Amino acid sequence: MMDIVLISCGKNLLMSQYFLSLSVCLIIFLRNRSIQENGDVKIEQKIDEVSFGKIFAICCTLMVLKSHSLKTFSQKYPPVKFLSEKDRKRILITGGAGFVGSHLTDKLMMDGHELTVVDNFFTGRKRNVEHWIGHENFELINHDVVEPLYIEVDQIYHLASPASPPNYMYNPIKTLKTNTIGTLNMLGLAKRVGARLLLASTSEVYGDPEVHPQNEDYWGHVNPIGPRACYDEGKRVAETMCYAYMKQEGVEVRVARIFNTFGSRMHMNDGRVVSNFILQALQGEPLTVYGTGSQTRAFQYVSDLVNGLVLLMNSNISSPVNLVMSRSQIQFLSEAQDDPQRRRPDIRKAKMMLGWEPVVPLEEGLNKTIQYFSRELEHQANNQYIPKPKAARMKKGRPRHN
Ligand SMILES: O=c1ccn([C@@H]2O[C@H](COP(=O)(O)OP(=O)(O)O[C@H]3OC[C@@H](O)[C@H](O)[C@H]3O)[C@@H](O)[C@H]2O)c(=O)[nH]1
Repeated sequence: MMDIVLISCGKNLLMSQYFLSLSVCLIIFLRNRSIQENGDVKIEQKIDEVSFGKIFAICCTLMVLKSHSLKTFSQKYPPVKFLSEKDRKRILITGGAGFVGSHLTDKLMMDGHELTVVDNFFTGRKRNVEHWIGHENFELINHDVVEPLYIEVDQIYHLASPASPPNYMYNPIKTLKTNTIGTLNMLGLAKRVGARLLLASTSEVYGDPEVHPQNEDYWGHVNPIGPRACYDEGKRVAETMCYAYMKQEGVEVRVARIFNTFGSRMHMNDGRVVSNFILQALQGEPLTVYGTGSQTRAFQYVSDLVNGLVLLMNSNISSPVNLVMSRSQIQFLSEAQDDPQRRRPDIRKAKMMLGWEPVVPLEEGLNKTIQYFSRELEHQANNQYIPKPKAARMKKGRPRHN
C-alpha cells in the first residue's frame, strides 16, 4: 500500500523525483521478497525490516522534495539586499499590485525592506507581484482600503486608486470612496502606529490649468461636477485630509503630485494615451486622438517616478511635490470633457530639495514600453484574447465594485 502511495506521489513530481521514488520502492519490494523467500526469518523481523525500509524510502523522498523546493525558492526571487534590523522598515503599499505600485514593490523589496502589499485587484493584478509570493519579506493581502486595516508598519505608500481616466470614470462613486474613506483609513492607521504616510496624489489636482507650467503653489482649476471630478476632487480632498492629520494629530505626511507616467505593467486596457497609441500601432489600428490633439502633457518613465517616491518618502519635505510616444493612421475623435489642455510640471522644487529629476529619455522609455506591449500581445494571442484599447467613455452593464 505504502509503495503505491509513494509511486503515485512520484507522478506529481519532477521526473527525477519520480524515478527516485520508484527505485526506492523497488528496493523495498525486492528486499521484502528476499525476506519472504528466506523461510527461516521470523515474521516480526520481516515486519520490522520492511517498515524501516519504507520509512527510509519516505525520508529519501521528502529530502529530495525539500532540497528541490529550497533550491527553487532560493533561485526564484530577484536579488534582495540584506538590511540590518535597524535599517529594515516595515512598509505597506496600498495598490501595490498595480502599475506603479508593483514597480515600487520591486524597488523596496530589492532594497531589503519588509513589505505588505494591499490590493483589491480592481485595476491591480496578482501577476505584477507574483515573483515575490512566498518570499519571507513579502506579504500580499486582498483587501479594499475602504475597509479599515489593522497592521503594524513604519511607512505607508498610499497608492490605491484607479488612475486612468476610463477606469476612474467607470465607477465614480467607488473612486470617491477609495480616495476619501480609503485615505481616512490609511491616515487613521498611520496615526495609530506612528507611521509616515506618502499620498500618491496627481497633477489632476491642477485641473485644466490656467497657469503654465504648474508649480506646487498653484491651487488648480477643477470642475467640481464634471466627469473627472471623482478623481480630481477625490485626490484634492485626500491631500486636505493629509494636512488635517498632520496639523491635528502630528502624522508625518508626504504628498507626491504625479504627472503622466508610462512603462511596463500598464494594463492592456488601461486607456491612457501612451498604452492606447502603442497598442493601436502594434495592431495596425488607427491612433485615436481626442479633440484636436493639441493638448500637451509631460511624460516620465515609471522607474524615474518610483525613485522620486522613495526619495520623497525619506526626505523631510511635508508639502506637496510635483514628480514627473508608426505609420498608423490617426483618427480624430470628439474631445473628452474637461480634458486639461496644457500640462507641464515645474519640477524645480523636486530638483532642489530631493535632488530628483527624471533620467530615462522619452525614446528609451517608449522603446521599453513598446517591447513590453509586444510581448503582452503575443501572450494574449496565444491565449486567444485580443484586447482593444479602452476609450475614455463610461462603460455600462458590467458589474462594479461597491
Ligand atoms: O487614445 C487616446 C487617449 C488619450 N488621448 C489624450 O491624451 C491626453 C492624455 O490623456 P491620458 O488619458 O493619457 O492621461 P490624462 O493626462 O488625461 O490623465 C492622467 O494624468 C495624470 C495621472 O496622474 C492620471 O493617472 C491620469 O488621469 C489627453 O488630452 C487625452 O484626451 C488621446 O488623444 N487619445
